[in-house]
Amino acid sequence: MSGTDKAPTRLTPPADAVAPVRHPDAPAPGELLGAHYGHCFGCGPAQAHGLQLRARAEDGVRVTAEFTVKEAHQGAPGLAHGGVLATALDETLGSLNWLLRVIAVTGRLETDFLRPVPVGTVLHLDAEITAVHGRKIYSTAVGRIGGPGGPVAVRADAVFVEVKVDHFIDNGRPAEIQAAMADPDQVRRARAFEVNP
Ligand SMILES: CCCCC/C=C\C/C=C\C/C=C\C/C=C\CCCC(=O)SCCNC(=O)CCNC(=O)[C@H](O)C(C)(C)COP(=O)(O)OP(=O)(O)OC[C@H]1O[C@@H](n2cnc3c(N)ncnc32)[C@H](O)[C@@H]1OP(=O)(O)O
Repeated sequence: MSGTDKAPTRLTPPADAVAPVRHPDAPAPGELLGAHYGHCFGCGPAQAHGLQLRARAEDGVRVTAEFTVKEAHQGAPGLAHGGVLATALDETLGSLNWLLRVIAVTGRLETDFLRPVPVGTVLHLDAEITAVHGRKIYSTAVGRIGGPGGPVAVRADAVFVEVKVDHFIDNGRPAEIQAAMADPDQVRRARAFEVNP
């Protein structure tokens, strides 16, 4: 049975889940993670209307990120679309997995929208991995407005599932896969391939 056929598991880690272990080669605290793929809607610099979110490694298994809400991100007039805010949370949570040097995709993402987020707002995101169980990585994130210490506007809990690079090769379109494999950016190539040759 594939992951898409079975009932989704809960967001609470099982009792025998273990604490996440930061990889010794993880980016140093304060280091920008950079985009994992130039055309990523969440973090890619080549996506003019994307979020172009910038994530930074912190101590432990934690990242922070900033995302500025642009006009292209509206749902209601002058306010960020909820799906765009969920994308910001998803992207930030996804970037955490690089601190484990693991490639993982979102299995489950549960989001709370607590305050409206106007266009022009900088959303300050803070995410951490809470537990690991087999291929499952449990994580949580908040997004604050009005500064890194401001009120929480959005929050999310997630389960990411570790995959091999074949996940992308088997399911992605050949043209984009070939372009990603030829990417001259060493960090992006490492994130895509070196952890899962
Ligand atoms: C060659 C070029 C490559 C280029 C690549 C470039 C970069 C790569 C680097 C990083 C990219 C990754 C992230 C980037 C950062 C952020 C971006 C945001 C992240 C996303 O936006 S990513 C897109 C949305 N995402 C998907 O597109 C997933 C679609 N989906 C599937 O592909 C499958 O569904 C999968 C793989 C999830 C599972 O399938 P599967 O067959 O491998 O696994 P299986 O069923 O065996 O489950 C194993 C254990 O996970 C548990 N489990 C399964 N599904 C679950 C669920 N939904 N919720 C909770 N737990 C779940 C089971 O309960 C079991 O748990 P247990 O072991 O305890 O029984």
